[in-house]
Amino acid sequence: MRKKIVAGNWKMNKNMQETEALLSEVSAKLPDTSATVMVSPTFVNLASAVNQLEDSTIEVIAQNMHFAESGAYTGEISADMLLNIGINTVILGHSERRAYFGETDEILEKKVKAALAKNMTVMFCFGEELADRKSDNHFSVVESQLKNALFGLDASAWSSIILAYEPVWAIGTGETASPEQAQEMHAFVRKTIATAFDQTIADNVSILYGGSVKPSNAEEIFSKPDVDGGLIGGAALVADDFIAIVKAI
Ligand SMILES: O=C[C@H](O)COP(=O)(O)O
Repeated sequence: MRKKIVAGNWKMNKNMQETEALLSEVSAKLPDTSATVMVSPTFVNLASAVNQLEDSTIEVIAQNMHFAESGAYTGEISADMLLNIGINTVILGHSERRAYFGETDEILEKKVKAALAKNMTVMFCFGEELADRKSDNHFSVVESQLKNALFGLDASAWSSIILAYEPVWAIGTGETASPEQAQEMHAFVRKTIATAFDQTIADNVSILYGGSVKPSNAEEIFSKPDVDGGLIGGAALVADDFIAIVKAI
């Protein structure tokens, strides 16, 4: 079911003590909200974050996972390992994983299927690069990212998918897509899903926007009808900024 979500992707930031301190501050300041609030610390701090937030409504999610069940994949983490420590949601397809770790649509399709097979929720990220937008190819790039990784799924899988549109040119750059650009792409994504599957699935999927969301622009972006929340990077590392963004939804 479509819901409002604010998720903080901490990326490769915050050591153990800093993670504990930031989680304490965020949970202490968390306002009453109907939105789902998620945080994603690094792998080494996930288990302690789950324990620390045991009595909180904040959900701890993972930034990545491997598609294999187990085995000789040095440095990797499986779905079962995440589930075992109480993590039920995983971010897949982040542009940094695509750009720096060679994650292709084909690999991502395997990861998505592996997570769904374990009844996990997938937060699937996609988005065009600046050159794609400049050449007016942003819609076709996004369509093919979605098609290649997600359109082979059964219709029933969509209740376990959250989408996050993150134009690469807006990530960590201070350059935000305008609320109109976000709305335009989110509406396009919903239409594309309605065509490939059906209107109910399209209407029910939550589509988050990510890319330089901050307290000063969150409210306007979140006010758009097809924007269901945000995937927040840099601003999620500062408790007051993250809380202000949660309040904006
Ligand atoms: O996962 C989060 C996004 O990459 C956005 O990062 P940012 O808010 O630092 O631009």
